[in-house]
Amino acid sequence: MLQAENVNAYYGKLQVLHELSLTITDGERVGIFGHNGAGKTTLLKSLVGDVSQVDGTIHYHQHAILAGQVHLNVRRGIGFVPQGNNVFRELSVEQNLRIAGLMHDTAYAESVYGIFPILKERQLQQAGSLSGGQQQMLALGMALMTRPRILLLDEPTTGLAPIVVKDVLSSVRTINQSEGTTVLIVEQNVQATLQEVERAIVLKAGRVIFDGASKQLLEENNLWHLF
Ligand SMILES: Nc1ncnc2c1ncn2[C@@H]1O[C@H](COP(=O)(O)OP(=O)(O)OP(=O)(O)O)[C@@H](O)[C@H]1O
Repeated sequence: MLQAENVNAYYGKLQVLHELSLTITDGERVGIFGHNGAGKTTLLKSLVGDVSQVDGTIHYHQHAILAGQVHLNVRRGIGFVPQGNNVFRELSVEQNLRIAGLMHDTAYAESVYGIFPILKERQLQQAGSLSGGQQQMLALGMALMTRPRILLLDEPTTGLAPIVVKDVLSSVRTINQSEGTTVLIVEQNVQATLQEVERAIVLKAGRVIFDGASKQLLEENNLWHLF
């Protein structure tokens, strides 16, 4: 279980998160939505200890998540895939997975190939020559190599064509269902993501304005107007 209580986050004098509290139960698939600048990335980064000015408390199971301890928090089972290009372009698919899994069992690459068969097909291809969607799947696969119990994904479909967006988002559900990995995903593709997650959290100016079943958000038109 991941629990944040009364979290405030700042960049210098700018306060981005305000008294934010949430609890994520093991095994959940949760989407985090909100306008640009609402604090979604800051929330994910805070949860992995990557924002230096945070107060309030964040716990992952019995561990306090402290700023500046990203590596330790990753070893504790919190995987984080930041927004953007996260693969070693000059290396092959296989080499990328092996590097990501160095601290762990590299044999796990076979399980990753089970989730992303396209990566198995492209095993020896340079990562830089994969399509955008395939590179994103490789980035997810690399995060999986650390055997996370919870995966924090920051806009994994940015820049992808709609058909590929669907593939990447459905792989998130596969990861959750086949590995039991808890998933917290920040996405701008709200409608497509709501189909894949069970629970939605909407942020506005660093505060939670909705936290409930994704189905409810799809059904209640009023909530759309909230963001
Ligand atoms: N490293 C930083 N230094 C200073 N200000 C920052 C930093 N990172 C983010 N901010 C500011 O914090 C606010 C929230 O940014 P954040 O990236 O968390 O929002 P977001 O909801 O993820 O936005 P987007 O959807 O555009 O990615 C913005 O006003 C942004 O300019």
